[in-house]
Amino acid sequence: MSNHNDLPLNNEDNAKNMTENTDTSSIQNNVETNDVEQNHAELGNTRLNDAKLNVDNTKDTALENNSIEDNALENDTAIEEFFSPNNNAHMADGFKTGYVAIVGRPNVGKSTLMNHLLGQKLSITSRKPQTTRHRIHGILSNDEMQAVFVDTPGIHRNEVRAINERMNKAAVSALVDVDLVLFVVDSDQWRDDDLLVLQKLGDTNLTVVLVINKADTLKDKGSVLPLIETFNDSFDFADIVPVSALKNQNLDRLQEVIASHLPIADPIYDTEQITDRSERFLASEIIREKIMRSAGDEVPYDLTVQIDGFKDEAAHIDPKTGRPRKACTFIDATIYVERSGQKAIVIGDKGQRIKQVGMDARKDMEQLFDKKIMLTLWVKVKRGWSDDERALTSLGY
Ligand SMILES: Nc1nc2c(ncn2[C@@H]2O[C@H](COP(=O)(O)OP(=O)(O)OP(=O)(O)O)[C@@H](O)[C@H]2O)c(=O)[nH]1
Repeated sequence: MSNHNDLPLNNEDNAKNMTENTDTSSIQNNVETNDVEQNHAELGNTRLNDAKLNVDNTKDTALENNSIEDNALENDTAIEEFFSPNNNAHMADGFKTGYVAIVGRPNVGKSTLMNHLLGQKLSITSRKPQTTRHRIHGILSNDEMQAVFVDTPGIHRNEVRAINERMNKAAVSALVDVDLVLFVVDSDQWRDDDLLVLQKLGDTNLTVVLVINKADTLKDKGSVLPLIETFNDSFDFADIVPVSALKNQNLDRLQEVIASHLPIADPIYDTEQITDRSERFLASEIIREKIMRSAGDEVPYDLTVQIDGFKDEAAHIDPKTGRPRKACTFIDATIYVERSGQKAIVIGDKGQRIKQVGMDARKDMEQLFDKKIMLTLWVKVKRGWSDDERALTSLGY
């Protein structure tokens, strides 16, 4: 990841030197926190699937050999029952399951809506438009339904640069094979870009629910009624639900509406699972969010975070000191910016910003992943990456 000049920083003096001298800088956030039992739903689920795969293989062999057939099948059932998630046991008859795409122009509150529906922070949010670059599956399960959310980047007109084109493609491709679309608009600001999204939806046969978000910003609540009428005239929406994602207003109603439009089916994912994205991906999004929040308009959105290292270390006795060390995940990440001026902004005065970003990101990661994290951040200048198709591919776009 780095050359000799790119030593990670763990104190302010080093941070100062780094801003002055090199193209690469980093800071380590290694403040000890309370140890917690490692509990990773996603990894747990992968193991579960592997186990099920093995069970199925056993079944094939057993069927070929009649003499052990009954025993093997009995075993299969026992093993299957052992691994099947308990929390699915109370599933209601007529359980609904489906994919739900959340679409809308940038900044209308799509990520906030998904996060608040899930009650967990998965998708990054900031006041700066176009902070979402990837599709994120968030999974909402309750006794009646499992909705698998696809959070799309905002669709917008100016496909100026390669990255924008890709984001638009991702937004449209998110609509393939979904059962329901939540079309999110800002109750206060109706723009041409909203129409563009609506046009794209019009080309499909999808069931679309209009979500009028930021209802809390309306001074006169009654003003939402003419808005609903206008929307009703322009498109055949299956339902229209005004909400405030941020203030959790009317989200229960929205959940009911979502369930009413999903097909009857067993859950796709374990009902305890909240995302199918990897911890690596979530870690990079958390870091990016912290920078966007802290640096605001000072950094452009052509800033990306690459996870270079993600290593779990079990609790052990340190061979050097003989002292016990808690289980920990070591994460190395590089923040790519386009110009050295931007690098200085990300690092901040005396390394203060990057230090704070690292501390805030680590806190969020420890909460989301439920384990101790040691985070090392680097900042690198990579000129023209957001225009370069090859660089985009190498960074995972
Ligand atoms: N007042 C108010 N603000 C909201 C509400 N929902 C979202 N916001 C704010 O709107 C801004 C944009 O929210 P995001 O969730 O990032 O919007 P997005 O549509 O995902 O944006 P992109 O990632 O750019 O497509 C943030 O500052 C949110 O806090 C709401 O219900 N009320």
